[in-house]
Amino acid sequence: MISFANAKINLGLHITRKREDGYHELETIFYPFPLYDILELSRKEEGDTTMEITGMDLELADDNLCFKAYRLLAAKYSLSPVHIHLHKQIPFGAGLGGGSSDAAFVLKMLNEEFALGLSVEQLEAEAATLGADCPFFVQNTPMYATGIGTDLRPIDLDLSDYYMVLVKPDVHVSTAEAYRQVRPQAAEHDLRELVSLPVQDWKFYIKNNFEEGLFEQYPQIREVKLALYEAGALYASMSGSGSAVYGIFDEEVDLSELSSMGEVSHPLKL
Ligand SMILES: C[C@](O)(CO)[C@H](O)COP(=O)(O)OP(=O)(O)OC[C@H]1O[C@@H](n2ccc(N)nc2=O)[C@H](O)[C@@H]1O
Ligand SMILES: Nc1ncnc2c1ncn2[C@@H]1O[C@H](COP(=O)(O)OP(=O)(O)OP(=O)(O)O)[C@@H](O)[C@H]1O
Repeated sequence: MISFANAKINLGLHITRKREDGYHELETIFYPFPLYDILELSRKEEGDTTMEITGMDLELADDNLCFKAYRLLAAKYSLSPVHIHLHKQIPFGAGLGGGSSDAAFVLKMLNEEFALGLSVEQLEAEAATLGADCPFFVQNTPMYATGIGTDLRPIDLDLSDYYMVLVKPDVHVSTAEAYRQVRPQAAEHDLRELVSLPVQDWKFYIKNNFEEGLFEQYPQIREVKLALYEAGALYASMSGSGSAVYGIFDEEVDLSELSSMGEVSHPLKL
């Protein structure tokens, strides 16, 4: 069985409160993004569950989220061992949720392969135990997220008329580190109202609260955002806890001249 596990971007990210357990409450909109990891899952007759990684240079470790997803369901259901081949193409440490997507897709593949009959709600609940970004990838449609990012409500938002360019500076930001430096603040407006404004107005209102602190620490991320605006972006923002920055354009632009600032994607239609 083969699946294509896509990335996500965050349209706005308000960190509103730090909880007693250290996690943060937030408000964001998750939007599926067309960069893909390829996952192949095959049953094994015997032995242990195994994994191999090709593509990007991600070290194979026991705590890979694909293994964690398998172990989570294997502890509750009778699963035979499997082999998982992950072809890694989504940059990690980028705020694109690649690891979370892999985990959610492995849950969905196991559900299908072993006919477990888990509902969307059950899959989302299992996914939430693997990471705050994971449940979004179960339904994988635009979602307004609150709580720690796991309370999801579908949102009617269609950006398919636009082109998106992604730039990933050569900076790896750990999510935990990004949360340690952020200052929670009450949100002034509901993000659902803000995204209903014309995209060219978003830059005045839609913020990612991680940017302030991380731009201080890594000025090259701010440079990328400014360069995207100079190149004509209607809106540009860091995704999640960074370091990837996306720009939304109303035409197909060639931004290869930005390649000295990081890895630049082709213009992608959402
Ligand atoms: C930044 C975002 O990508 C925005 O969508 C997510 O909030 C991060 O989600 P994630 O990578 O799935 O995060 P997890 O794997 O659950 O947690 C990693 C670390 O981030 C911090 N964390 C994460 C989510 C959250 N709402 N509050 C937090 O404080 C915690 O220190 C945690 O130890
Ligand atoms: N399948 C996987 N793919 C990528 N990273 C993984 C995976 N499994 C475990 N990891 C670990 O998780 C870390 C973060 O990966 P991930 O791609 O989820 O982060 P990210 O791009 O910062 O996304 P976000 O913070 O938005 O969830 C990696 O540095 C790696 O150590």
